[in-house]
Amino acid sequence: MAPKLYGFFGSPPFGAVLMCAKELGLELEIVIVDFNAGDHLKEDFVKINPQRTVPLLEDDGFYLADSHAINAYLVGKYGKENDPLYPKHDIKRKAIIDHRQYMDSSIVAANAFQVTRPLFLKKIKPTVASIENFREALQTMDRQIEIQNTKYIAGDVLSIADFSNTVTITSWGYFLPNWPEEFPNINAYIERMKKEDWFNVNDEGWKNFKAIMDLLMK
Ligand SMILES: N[C@@H](CCC(=O)N[C@@H](CS)C(=O)NCC(=O)O)C(=O)O
Repeated sequence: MAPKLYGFFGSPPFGAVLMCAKELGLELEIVIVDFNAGDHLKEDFVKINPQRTVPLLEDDGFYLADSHAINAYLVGKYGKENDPLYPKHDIKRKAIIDHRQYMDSSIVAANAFQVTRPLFLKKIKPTVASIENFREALQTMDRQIEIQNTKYIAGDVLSIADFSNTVTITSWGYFLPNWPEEFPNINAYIERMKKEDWFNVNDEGWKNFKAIMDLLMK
């Protein structure tokens, strides 16, 4: 049975899991969680995900939240032995991938969520400070990419950190429309990623993210 992925097209971290599954050639059964209907707060969902977020993975009775954790699990279970996407036996490379994942989760996406969480859940418009914090987070990422000078975010080989970082920039870049000019190293990185087969799998997600934000920012 295909693993189930709970979420919605438009959720950036949901898109990161779609990208990973595409690269792995893994079929997922999609279960839509409708935030407008409060699906994520319903008892049945909270029982399987006390965090009340999407994406959530269900694999043969095993439940896992958080896109970063999910992608690491999917590669371990469905990838090749010591898969370069997240190689469990290559300690240093795995540590670098972990770092880039935490950079996304604790700095870039963390600040991005400060912009959109109040907007998405409570219709509270982003503050100038929240957008400035997101800009600073992108400065950090831009500097990281410039100094490391590699094709991908964690070296010269594709990893799960590329799915998370790509989806974060391209989605929340909505709030800093000049980001490609402001952050040329991130822009060059994204241009490289656009040539990858997995990149377009989140097309519907990007369109929906933009449509949701257009509506909420009116
Ligand atoms: N770090 C988590 C973030 C997940 C997350 O916050 N997802 C949003 C939707 S894009 C959500 O479920 N928000 C509900 C909430 O924050 O209560 C991940 O990477 O999966």
